[in-house]
Amino acid sequence: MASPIIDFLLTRNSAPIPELKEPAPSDADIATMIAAASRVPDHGRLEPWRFILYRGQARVEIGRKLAALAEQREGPLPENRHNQELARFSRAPLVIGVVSVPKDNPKIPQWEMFLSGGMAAMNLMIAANALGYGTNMISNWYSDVAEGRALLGLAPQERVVGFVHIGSYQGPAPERPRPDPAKLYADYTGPWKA
Ligand SMILES: Cc1cc2nc3c(=O)[nH]c(=O)nc-3n(C[C@H](O)[C@H](O)[C@H](O)COP(=O)(O)O)c2cc1C
Repeated sequence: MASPIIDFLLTRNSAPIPELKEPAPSDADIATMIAAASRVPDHGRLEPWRFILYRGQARVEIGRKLAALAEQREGPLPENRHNQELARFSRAPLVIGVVSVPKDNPKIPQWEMFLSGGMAAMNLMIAANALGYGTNMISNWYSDVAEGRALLGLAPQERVVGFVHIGSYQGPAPERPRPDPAKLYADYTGPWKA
């Protein structure tokens, strides 16, 4: 049966971040994307995620802070690396941080909450794509550094799922090698034997 959703899923890919241009998604489009992102499997309905919008001048200020943090950690940076840090959040017109917010729960492990965040990020990207935007999610060094997460607005117990870069994009995006799906599944043959 012909299905535009299957057609989309079998061809979707990420756009190169430098090619994500203005116009950024409108507030109404952002609201739609977040609604889709929050409609994901979530064991115990804990809502273990939130979303931070980085847009406008805030992206430039973050670049300055990331460059300063990188220098504090690594010493003086070569000019190209300094410029790279300055531009981290300014390449796309909108970056949405998908943040995993672990909740105390006696039954539900935190790794399930983190997985739910990954699903939220994927739904966010699919919704943005369906609205006509290109997307690309990255984490980068500052996601794994407490000071980096703090300057990006995360609380100490929160973790980065990904920074979804979003913008207008004149595709098609370059294809990259994909796994052969036929090699990825098999019928169950009993317990694992080493
Ligand atoms: C959790 C996560 C973090 C990622 N972080 C980075 C990153 O820091 N830098 C990078 O170049 N790509 C990163 N990637 C890969 C990009 O998203 C990549 O462009 C993407 O996987 C392309 O795949 P697609 O075309 O199937 O969307 C990350 C991917 C995932 C799932």
